[in-house]
Amino acid sequence: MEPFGARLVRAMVERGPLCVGVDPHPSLLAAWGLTDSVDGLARFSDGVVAAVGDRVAVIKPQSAFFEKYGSRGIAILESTIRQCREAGALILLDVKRGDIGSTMQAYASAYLDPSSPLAVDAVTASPYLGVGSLAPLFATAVDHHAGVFVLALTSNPEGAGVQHARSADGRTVAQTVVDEISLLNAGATPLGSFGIVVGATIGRTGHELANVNGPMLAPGLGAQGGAPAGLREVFGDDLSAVLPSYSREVLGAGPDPGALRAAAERARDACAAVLRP
Ligand SMILES: O=c1ccn([C@@H]2O[C@H](COP(=O)(O)O)[C@@H](O)[C@H]2O)c(=O)[nH]1
Repeated sequence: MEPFGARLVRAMVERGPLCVGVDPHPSLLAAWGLTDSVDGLARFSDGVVAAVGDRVAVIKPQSAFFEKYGSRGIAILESTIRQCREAGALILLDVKRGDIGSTMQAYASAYLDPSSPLAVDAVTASPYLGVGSLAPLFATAVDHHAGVFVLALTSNPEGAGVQHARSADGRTVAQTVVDEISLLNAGATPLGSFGIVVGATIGRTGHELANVNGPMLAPGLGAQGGAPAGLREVFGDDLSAVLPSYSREVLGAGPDPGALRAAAERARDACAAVLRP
């Protein structure tokens, strides 16, 4: 199997630069005429994957909305993962895990080892126990051709207070994260498998993202106020590795599959017009 970075580049060329999140908020379940229950969760997730799974590059289930229902919710997540795989979409599980190294190995086995029922193509991870503590996750990703997206400059307004703080050498905390991920991707072609998360909402922050040589997930589009037109301000001129991500804005078009597909296509085309002019 090809490394995750190469598979992602191909998926974005073939299907366009778009990640659709599966975030079954109670308000969305209600808008779709579903109950806030395991049954509602299953119908919602099935509906999203059936509508867009065969046409978007990446689907990003938000683990929290599945965990909320306990073991039955996790069983739905496993089923959603299987359906995404059958539809040909890459699966990025948004779990934002981060712990000491010995525990990280267990998370790595849970999400990136193909023998696990929760195995996906890539996960999100939090670097706040130190990027080095994620080493078992990185090693397992290499072993299984998977990817990891590490939080760097998040889309929420509270993030900057921590991420823009200066470390001893004068770099911001976020820049040290970005630089460590860049080292992991050095020399990889066509793109490394270690990504960063940079919110589409943050505007120009002065961070240097040009050397990442890995995918850059851009959440915060739509419901959080970010727009494709703002991506250049956030990421600079080289936008080739940016993966825009929408959840509520696209999901709100459901449950009609045609409307859901049309919303995803509108989002993809709006992003493509900026990323691949
Ligand atoms: O910086 C970050 C990192 C992750 N997220 C996640 O992305 C989606 C955004 O959902 P929308 O409905 O498109 O706002 C959600 O799962 C977040 O947990 C993020 O928003 N920002």
